[in-house]
Amino acid sequence: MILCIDQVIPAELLSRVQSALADAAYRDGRETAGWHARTVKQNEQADGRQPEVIALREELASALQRHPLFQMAARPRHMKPLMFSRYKEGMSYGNHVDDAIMATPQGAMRTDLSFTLFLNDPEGYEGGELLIDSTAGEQTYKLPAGALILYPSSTLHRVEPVTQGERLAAVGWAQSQVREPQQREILFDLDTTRRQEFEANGKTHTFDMLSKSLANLLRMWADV
Ligand SMILES: O=C(O)CCC(=O)C(=O)O
Ligand SMILES: [Fe+2]
Repeated sequence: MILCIDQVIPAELLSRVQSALADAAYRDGRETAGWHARTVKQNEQADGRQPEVIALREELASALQRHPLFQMAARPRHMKPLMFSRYKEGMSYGNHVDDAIMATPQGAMRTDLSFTLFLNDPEGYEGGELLIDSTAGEQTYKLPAGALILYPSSTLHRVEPVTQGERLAAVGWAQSQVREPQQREILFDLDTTRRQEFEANGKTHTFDMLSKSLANLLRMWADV
């Protein structure tokens, strides 16, 4: 399942991130890529040792964790600290698959889900689409500032060359409480449906039964 979420963070936080990133120091993105991805990765990343960068990525991660749709779709158990990336004219990130296991300050985690939070508007650059190779074929995404795309880390994907302007994004990874994508999708659908039932009719017996099934499937499938 690939999910796009608009306005995933408050506008005020988005503009603070934008101004901090305008003043931040950047390093060569190849430093954080695996050996094969390094051969096709051409971007810059905000130096993760800067206190403002550390504070903002933590603030962003908690805003994401609080977002109901992100929570329902990802069910994150662990998250890798976010990275802020910048693609200037001529930069791109060729086809690659993300590393299956990544290091975090709390130890190693499995990457089930990858996400990109777009930090500047598509009008600010030409090219720079995120292209994901899925069973439905190749799909391209170029979302408004503040929108996020969540996709399976198992996919081959790339960032097309930026031919004009500058692309800014935060990228991250999550290990889910539910490892299997199909199971995550069933839980997402059930949760969506019970919320729709609640909105339409309140806490009915149907809502209670959907909640019971959701909770019991989660008991069966979750690692916590
Ligand atoms: O910037 C993006 O949209 C994705 C970047 C990416 O694939 C990565 O950092 O592994
Ligand atoms: Fe990637």
